Amino acid sequence: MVFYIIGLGLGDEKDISVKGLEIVKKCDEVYLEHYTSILGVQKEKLEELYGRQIIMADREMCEEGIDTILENLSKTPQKNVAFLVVGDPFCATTHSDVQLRAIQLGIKVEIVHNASIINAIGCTGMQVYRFGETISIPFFTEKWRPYSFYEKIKKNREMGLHTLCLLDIKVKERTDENILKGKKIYEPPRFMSCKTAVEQLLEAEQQIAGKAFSKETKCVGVARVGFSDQLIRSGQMVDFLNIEMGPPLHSFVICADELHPIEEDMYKFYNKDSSKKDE
Ligand SMILES: C[S@@+](CC[C@H](N)C(=O)[O-])C[C@H]1O[C@@H](n2cnc3c(N)ncnc32)[C@H](O)[C@@H]1O
Repeated sequence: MVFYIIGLGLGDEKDISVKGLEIVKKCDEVYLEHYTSILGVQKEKLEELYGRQIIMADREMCEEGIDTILENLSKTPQKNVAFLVVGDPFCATTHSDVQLRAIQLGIKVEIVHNASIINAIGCTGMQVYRFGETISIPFFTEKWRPYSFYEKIKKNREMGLHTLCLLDIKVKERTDENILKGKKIYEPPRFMSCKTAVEQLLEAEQQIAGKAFSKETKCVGVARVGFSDQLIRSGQMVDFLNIEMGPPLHSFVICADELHPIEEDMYKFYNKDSSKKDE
C-alpha cells in the first residue's frame, strides 16, 4: 500500500520521469490534480502513454474527497495509488497536506520530483538565485482588489532581486450566488494573461504610489513554458499591454533594476519591438 505523489513537469505527457512512468504503470488508481496548473495535452494522451485510466481531481476532490481515497487505500494493503501533479508536487502549491493526511492514516508515501515553473523560469535568462519571494496575482473583481503582492515586489526590488509573478487560474469555480444556492453550476475556466497582470500591477502602483516599480521597469513574460510553442518576451512593463502572449499558462517576471551582464544579454535577446509583427 503506497501513495505516490508524482510530478509531471511542465509540457506534455512525455515530461514525466522514467521513474514516475514505471510507478504509474503499476498503480491501481491514478488521479491527476487539475486545479492549480494545466499540462499542454489532454488526459487521453497521458492515458495512452501510461496505459492507465486517469481520474481528474478538481479542488473539491483534492480538499474533501481525498480523505475517502486515502481511507480506502489504508484498508487495501495490496493497492497502490498515484496522485499526479503538474510541475513539482511541492513547488508553488505544496501538496504537503495530502502527504500528511496519508501518513496519519499509516500509508507509506513516496514522492517523485520534476521540473517546476519555479526553476524553469530560469529560461528567461534571469538567474534563479537572484529571485526574491514569489508572488501570486489574483484576478481583481469589482469588490475585491487585493494589492497585498505590492509590498513583496517592493521588498524584492529594494534587495536587488527579481520577482516571479504566478498568475491566477480559475478552473471549475462557482459564483458566490451559485454557492449560496447550493447549485453545482461552474464558470468557464479562466487563466490570467501577462496583459491582465500588468493592468493590475499598474493599478496597484497608481493606488499605492510606493514606487515599487514603474511603467518602464524591465520585465519578462513567459507563456506555455515547456510546451512545443513556448514563448518568452522581454520589455518594459507597459509594453506587455500590447504583447500578445497567446494561450495559457502565463507567468511574469519583474526584474531587479540591475541586471548581471548575461541577464542583460538575455533580456535584449528576448526583446522585440512589440509594434512589429512576430517572425
Ligand atoms: C500554482 S502554480 C503551479 C505549480 C506547479 N506545481 C509547478 O511546480 O509548476 C500555477 C501557476 O504557475 C504558472 N505556470 C505553471 N506552469 C506554467 C507554464 N508551463 N508556463 C508558464 N507559467 C506556468 C502560472 O502562472 C500558473 O498560474
